[in-house]
Amino acid sequence: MKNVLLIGVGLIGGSIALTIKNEHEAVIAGYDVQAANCETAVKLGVIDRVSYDLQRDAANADLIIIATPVEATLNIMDQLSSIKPAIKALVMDVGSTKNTIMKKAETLAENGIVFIGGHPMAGSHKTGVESARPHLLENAFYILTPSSITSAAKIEEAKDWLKGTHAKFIVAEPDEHDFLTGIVSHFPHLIASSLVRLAQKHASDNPLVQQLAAGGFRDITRIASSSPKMWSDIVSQNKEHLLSLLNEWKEEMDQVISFVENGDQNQLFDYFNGAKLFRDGLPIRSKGAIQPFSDLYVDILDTAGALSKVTTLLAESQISIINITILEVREGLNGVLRLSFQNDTDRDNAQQLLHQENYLTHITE
Ligand SMILES: NC(=O)C1=CN([C@@H]2O[C@H](COP(=O)(O)OP(=O)(O)OC[C@H]3O[C@@H](n4cnc5c(N)ncnc54)[C@H](O)[C@@H]3O)[C@@H](O)[C@H]2O)C=CC1
Ligand SMILES: O=C(O)C(=O)Cc1ccc(O)cc1
Repeated sequence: MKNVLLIGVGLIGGSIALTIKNEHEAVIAGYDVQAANCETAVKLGVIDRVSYDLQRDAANADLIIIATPVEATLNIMDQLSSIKPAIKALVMDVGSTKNTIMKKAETLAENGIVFIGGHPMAGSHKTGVESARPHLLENAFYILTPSSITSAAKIEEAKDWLKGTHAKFIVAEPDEHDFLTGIVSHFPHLIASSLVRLAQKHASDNPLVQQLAAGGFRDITRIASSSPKMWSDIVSQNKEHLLSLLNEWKEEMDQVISFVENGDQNQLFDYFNGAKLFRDGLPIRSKGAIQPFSDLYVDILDTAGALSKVTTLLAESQISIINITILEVREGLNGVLRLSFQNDTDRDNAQQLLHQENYLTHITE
């Protein structure tokens, strides 16, 4: 039986823990600044026990996964490198940035600790272990950044630990990683938040802004609902690439301003058409990965057949459920079901139907 220590028991750490449980004989201990997150994770079966002693559990571990926001990751790496004798575990992280973390990894390497940076390129705007799913990273790219003392065998060991994610592994240099993720993930996040801030400014003068922003606007700005802590850490660690992209974007916007000022239909058409052609040619991910999930929480009585009543009701209305989890974490209630749907429309239809049948439901963001 192997020992795994998960530091940061949230969405990504929890999802990876679930995949390790599926594939390996391992006891997973969880450590989190908020111990309540670990207790929830134990109740949900995501980890086996709470770690109250980081140093001792790190010393005994075969694998350590750091799944905290990236600034905290640096602190934890400092703590790990100060443990004596040096920890023998393979250490990995899941952070969205790699340059700063891999520089810190060199200090671990000096202490004989093998660190492999990792970034699963999938997830959700949701946070917390309650949203963890074993299929979250399926078919997603998972970028690995080895440190100077990482052997090929250690990279294979890392992939073996993570095989239950069913992700596609790629090895990259940290700076290349930060440049690429800057373009496809970090910069779009800044823009999504800026679109929301713009709408917010106008919403105070005109309440219709908020109502009309419920459609397409909501879709293209979904990622602005992600964790502000996680994203402020990412932006400060990928500052150089993001500043360069922001300046490029300013030039892009100046060009758009001139197209709009000139009112030249051909220029505008070419601009939109160029974007459409490139976007239409982007690969479509098959399953899992960056799909957000739409969850509905349903309070149910602890009686025989309670679950099948709910599922039958939805099946009769042709609403498909992609995942069901039985939670018993709310005090004073007999049970709570978490139903996951492919999209918000299915979730809203399910909620309406269940309300008609007097079920208490909640949508948690
Ligand atoms: N959310 C996403 O879609 C993705 C996130 N990531 C990266 O994964 C990491 C974790 O993100 P999520 O799981 O989404 O966040 P989360 O908020 O769901 O989980 C983070 C957990 O770390 C804990 N934590 C914070 N500081 C800590 C510390 N000093 N010591 C111990 N625990 C601490 C928090 O209490 C929380 O439970 C971040 O570095 C993020 O950049 C990577 C890919 C996708
Ligand atoms: O919610 C989404 O669509 C995401 O893009 C999630 C995400 C957030 C951070 C990452 O580093 C990778 C993926």
